[in-house]
Amino acid sequence: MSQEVDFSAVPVLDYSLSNDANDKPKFLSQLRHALINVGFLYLSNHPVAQADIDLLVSYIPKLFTLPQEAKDKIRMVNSEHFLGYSRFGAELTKGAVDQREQFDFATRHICRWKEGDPEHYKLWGPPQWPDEKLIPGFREVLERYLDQVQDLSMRFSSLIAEAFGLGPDGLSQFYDTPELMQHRSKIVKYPVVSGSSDQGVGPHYDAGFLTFLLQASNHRGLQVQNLSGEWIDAPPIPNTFVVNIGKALEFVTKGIARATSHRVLSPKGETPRYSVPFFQNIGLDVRLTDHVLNFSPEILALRDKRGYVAATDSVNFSEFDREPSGKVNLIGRVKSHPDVGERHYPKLFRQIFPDGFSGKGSAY
Ligand SMILES: O=C(O)CCC(=O)C(=O)O
Ligand SMILES: [Fe+2]
Repeated sequence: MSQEVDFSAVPVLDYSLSNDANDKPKFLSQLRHALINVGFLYLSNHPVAQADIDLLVSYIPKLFTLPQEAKDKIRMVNSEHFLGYSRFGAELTKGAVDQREQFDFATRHICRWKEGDPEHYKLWGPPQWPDEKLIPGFREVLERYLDQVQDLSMRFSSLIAEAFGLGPDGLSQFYDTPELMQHRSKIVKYPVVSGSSDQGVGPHYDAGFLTFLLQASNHRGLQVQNLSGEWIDAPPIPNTFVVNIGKALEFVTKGIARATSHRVLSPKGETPRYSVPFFQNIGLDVRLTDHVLNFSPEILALRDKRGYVAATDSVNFSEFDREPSGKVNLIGRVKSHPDVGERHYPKLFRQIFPDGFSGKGSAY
């Protein structure tokens, strides 16, 4: 690993530069650096309407203070799509409890599974929504927000392809047409905790292509691991998204785009930390090993200059290269939410947990 490319802060990129023919080369060059050497970036001047973000943020405390019974009514275990509510402490990372409470939502989608189709087609389908009467207008604003982040994520993926010299459509083979795609998002609460652990979520990599994270309260806590293994703070910067690379994009770019380990520490002080990650999916049928991308020697040289990063203390993914992405995802979801797996995917559940499972999931 080369010290000279290591980072001590997450870079901020101005998205508006990408819309101007004169400034675009500068943007692509900054993007290339961030993708290869950091794996994380802040995006400012992005096209998601600030009024919608502010409205969404104002709903989040109301969502978590819904009566427990209203939250439990939309528990994830009801949903074969793994969408819905998870109580505080329901997930583990590396064997330790993640001290967070969350709702898994997703972009609008009609489940396409029918008799005879692969089981992983069931993974995508409509979210469970809290009772509209209890939180009027929430669904509409979240849907409007997710539509915009989805558009941004697709444009961003095209910019990544350009930054790597593949041309603007260089990554389109990994996606289906928009009506066949669904992307996921969570709304997460990290409460102030009093015990000895400060694990909000333990060190992990994201699995997919791209994550767009909205830090929805003014708390530090998110940290990313640099090439030397140090934890670097990624504090909230107003009006930005934090964008990071997942393992699947790292794999198809032959390690050029870097998936970076990250974690969240529980908040200090008196108020909870809130965040809204958006996970961009690729097509359910895509097998990563079927798509070999060709990069120029110049781009590969930038990767080699960075070097390969030594194993970090994150748990690794390894199945994503062999199976269709939907199946890889489904296996990951059954592992992290075994109660949902046992109810809706009993055969797969028994393959993964032959002795049954009594306890909590392992998120990563
Ligand atoms: O809440 C955050 O800031 C990050 C969450 C995260 O990394 C994840 O859920 O994958
Ligand atoms: Fe993450």
